[in-house]
Amino acid sequence: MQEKGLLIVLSGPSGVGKGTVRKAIFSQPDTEFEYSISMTTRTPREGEVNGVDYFFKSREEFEGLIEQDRLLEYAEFVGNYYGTPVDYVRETLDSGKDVFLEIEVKGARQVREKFPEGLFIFLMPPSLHELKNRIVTRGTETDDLITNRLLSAREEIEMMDLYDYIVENDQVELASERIIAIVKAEHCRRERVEHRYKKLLEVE
Ligand SMILES: Nc1nc2c(ncn2[C@@H]2O[C@H](COP(=O)(O)OP(=O)(O)O)[C@@H](O)[C@H]2O)c(=O)[nH]1
Ligand SMILES: Nc1ncnc2c1ncn2[C@@H]1O[C@H](COP(=O)(O)OP(=O)(O)O)[C@@H](O)[C@H]1O
Repeated sequence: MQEKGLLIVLSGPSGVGKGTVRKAIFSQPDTEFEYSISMTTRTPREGEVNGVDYFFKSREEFEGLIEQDRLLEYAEFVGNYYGTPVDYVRETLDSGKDVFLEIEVKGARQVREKFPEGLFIFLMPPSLHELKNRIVTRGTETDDLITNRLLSAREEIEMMDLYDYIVENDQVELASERIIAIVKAEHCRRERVEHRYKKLLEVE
């Protein structure tokens, strides 16, 4: 039987650098994860492409997906829905490939319930002051949205105990290297455990 891939979940507060770190990870030539493109009702930002950054949906379309049980998880974040397409994730894992989700914490909690064996990584800002700087510098949000995102950030950081690893995003290169190293180590750990288990059965 084909061995299943690993489900890798990266989350952390808005503005911490998840998207930037994810892109750095995926720009490595030997990256073998498959990125799961999320669905959202948020308006596309300048330069964002449907089917690349997100699948952009109307609220009605998104609620249809919820009703048809087509989402592995979903959450409302600062007034918009975000969700992970379940078929893509299951099919990709079944084909033996690792799937990489970049999602906020409420969604990650739902994934933990359905895939307790997943690898959950929380990206931390060096400080809340630096987090605010990053959201402001990115320049994609109005002042109200920045305030709301910072309020969410405090609640999100309180949920870091849910995660297997906490990685600081002080520098993009370092953070992405840490994440790649964690995934590699996790693969070794799981393979070794299974190997030991098989050996045990042989002795019996
Ligand atoms: N639960 C959930 N959150 C998601 C999903 N896709 C993106 N997000 C999160 O939704 C939040 C807002 O995303 P976005 O509007 O793109 O802003 P940004 O990540 O701050 O650039 C971020 O924390 C994303 O990681 C998803 O499929 N499910
Ligand atoms: N390690 C870092 N040091 C300084 N700035 C960063 C770092 N990581 C990301 N940024 C910047 O912070 C802003 C938010 O990053 P982004 O990837 O959009 O965050 P998120 O996806 O978590 O909301 C962007 O302007 C990005 O260039």
